[in-house]
Amino acid sequence: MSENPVVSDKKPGPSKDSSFFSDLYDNLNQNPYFNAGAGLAGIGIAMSFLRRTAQISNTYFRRRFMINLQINNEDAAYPWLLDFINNRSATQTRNLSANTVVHQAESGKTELSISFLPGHGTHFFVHDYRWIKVERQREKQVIQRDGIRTPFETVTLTTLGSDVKFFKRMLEQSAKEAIDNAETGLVIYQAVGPQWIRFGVPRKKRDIESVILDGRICEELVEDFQEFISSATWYADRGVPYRRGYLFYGPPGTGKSSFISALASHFGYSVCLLSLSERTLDDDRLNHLLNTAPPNSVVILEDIDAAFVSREDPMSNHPAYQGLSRVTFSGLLNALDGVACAEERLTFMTTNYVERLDPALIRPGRVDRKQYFGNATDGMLSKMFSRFYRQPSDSVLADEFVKRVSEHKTELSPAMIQGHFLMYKQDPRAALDNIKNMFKTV
Ligand SMILES: Nc1ncnc2c1ncn2[C@@H]1O[C@H](COP(=O)(O)OP(=O)(O)OP(=O)(O)O)[C@@H](O)[C@H]1O
Repeated sequence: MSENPVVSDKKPGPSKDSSFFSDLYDNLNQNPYFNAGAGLAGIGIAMSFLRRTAQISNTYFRRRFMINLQINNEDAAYPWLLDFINNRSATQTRNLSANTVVHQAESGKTELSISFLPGHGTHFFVHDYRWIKVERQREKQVIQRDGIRTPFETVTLTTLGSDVKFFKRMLEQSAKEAIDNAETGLVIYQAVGPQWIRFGVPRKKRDIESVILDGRICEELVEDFQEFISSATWYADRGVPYRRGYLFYGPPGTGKSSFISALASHFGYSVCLLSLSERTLDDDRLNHLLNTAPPNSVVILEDIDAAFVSREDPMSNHPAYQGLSRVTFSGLLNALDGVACAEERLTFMTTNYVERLDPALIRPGRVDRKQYFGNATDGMLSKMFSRFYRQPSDSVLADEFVKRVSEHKTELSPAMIQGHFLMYKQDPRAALDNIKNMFKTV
């Protein structure tokens, strides 16, 4: 006999416990106060969930689609960056902070310069087609800077994007702008004993374009210099001594010295002045000085003819040239040849009398480039006039000036022309009308 399973249609009845919970649930469900509380709690939980989700998505979004840069005022780039931001946003923002700098010259003259920087708080500016948010914050902490206690500050920049190099490029650009704007001036060295010592305060840099030369001479010399200073590896690879010698020759007052200084400052080089006629200079000291010139500097040997003249030239026996210097001719040649060091060496020699120089002194290797600086040509006269009186280059007055000077058929040096203009600084017409005065001094 098969045993059929007993099927019961009786549902398993709730136990004692479950009936307790079900009653409780029913009671609570019918209780309006509880229902309202549960609703509120539900809303609270949902809100907190949403807030958390928003925070996570915000953090994710910021990490994935935004880049940040934080910099504080202990960093050297901090003022450059503020200036950079300032140049782009300070005109649009109304929240500015003033930065006043007091300059006191050695003479005691005091000058104030006030610049405005983005103030503390939030600013926006556009750089490279992107909006950048700037948050400048001041902390309670204080730092010591140049002996002055300054509040600790941070600047945070934020922008959309994922290219982290964006801020790197921006910082590099701000550094470049800061360096370009810095009035560094031309540093001059003079030889004291066996050393090069800085001479006075840096001089104001002279714009290379202010030295007016004929044709393309200026451009060619700039290209030549540039080519040399960027060829260190080329010289090293071929074992060629990394040095270049220039000889600038021509009548007095044609801009030889001015051009060397302008060229040096154009490339951020300093200038080392050395006179071969100096009585305390001997072969050893000369050799030492030429080989220990400060980095990024050019050495200028002015009026080289006054120290040495061609052995074949009758002038060499002229009393004016005797006993001037203790440097011997062969000592100078050896010093110019120098040791074949990896350091670059740039030497400029100037003379008014190239024909008096010994060929050994100006052979390639000692002088690699000779350049003639001549008296003013018509083109130079016109450029000088236009530049001095700030006239357009096709000015009628400049043309007239050239015409009238040419009528005299006498060469004038740019120094003489500059001297004439200085007498009529504010009055180009008077400079024209008094042209004959210039020729009285020739
Ligand atoms: N080509 C020029 N363009 C503008 N200014 C010039 C030029 N040549 C000379 N000068 C002016 O004349 C003055 C003397 O110039 P600089 O000393 O450079 O001439 P130099 O050729 O070196 O003279 P020297 O051969 O006598 O040493 C400077 O004040 C300079 O400004």
